[in-house]
Amino acid sequence: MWRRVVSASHFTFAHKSIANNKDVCKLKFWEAFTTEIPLKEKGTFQRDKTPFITFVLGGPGSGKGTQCMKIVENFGFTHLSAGDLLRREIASNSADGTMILNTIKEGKIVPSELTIRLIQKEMESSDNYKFLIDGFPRSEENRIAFEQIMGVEPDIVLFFDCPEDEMVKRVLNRNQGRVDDNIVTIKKRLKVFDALNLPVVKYYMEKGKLYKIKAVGTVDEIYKQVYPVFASLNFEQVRE
Ligand SMILES: Nc1ncnc2c1ncn2[C@@H]1O[C@H](COP(=O)(O)OP(=O)(O)O)[C@@H](O)[C@H]1O
Ligand SMILES: Nc1ccn([C@H]2C[C@H](O)[C@@H](COP(=O)(O)OP(=O)(O)O)O2)c(=O)n1
Ligand SMILES: [Mg+2]
Repeated sequence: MWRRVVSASHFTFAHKSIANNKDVCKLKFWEAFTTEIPLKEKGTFQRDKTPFITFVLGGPGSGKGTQCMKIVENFGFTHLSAGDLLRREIASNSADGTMILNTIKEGKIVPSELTIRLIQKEMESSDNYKFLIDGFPRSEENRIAFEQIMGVEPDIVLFFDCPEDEMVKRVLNRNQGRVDDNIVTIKKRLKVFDALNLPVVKYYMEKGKLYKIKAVGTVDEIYKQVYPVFASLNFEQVRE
């Protein structure tokens, strides 16, 4: 079921910045998706459909990105990894690049507004309506800011539950040249995960939106738990 959140803040259309353009267009995120657009403009876009949002949570190395790739293949989602979007900002030498890099090296969390702006931009420019938002929200502050800025909640939340020693082993073997895949940063990230991310997991569990996946075993063994979650959803029916 699509849930709408009462929110004081407004989504600004046409990639305008949230802070400076509150009055430009008082559409909430879901309204932008559901607003009627003339058929000619719509083309093959599916923006007349309300977005279906899945948050993908789990500690570093729990296998979020790996499983998201399989969900994309089978169920046609658009995969938005918050970490990838932030790394793209660093690589593009954006004004915030140095701050993001230092935050990631320290195993800390980038200010919510920045990460949400990157996610929002990708969602706005996508033709798809099914989104996997991977590695977000990583804190209650992330979660609350997303709800306020976007005016929406996720439809479902996946949580990859993995023992710490397995996560450390996977991260140290990841070999993607990431600045945070080292033993010093991973220890810090695990502490941040326990302190800030687990409360988000608890929040969605209490709301009845959480699908907890036992993230040990082979990729295919884990996917056997993930597949039925999506196979059981009729995307047309879950929407109002
Ligand atoms: N079930 C698994 N068993 C062993 N290694 C895995 C498994 N799933 C993923 N990996 C590997 O572990 C590393 C971390 O996986 P990744 O999907 O990047 O996790 P996350 O996005 O949660 O940090 C990658 O090198 C990936 O290939
Ligand atoms: N919501 C988010 C997501 C990621 N980040 C930063 C901090 C995280 O340690 C890094 C890397 O995130 P990413 O999701 O790519 O990491 P893992 O795939 O879990 O290993 O990015 C953030 O600040 N806020
Ligand atoms: Mg990842």
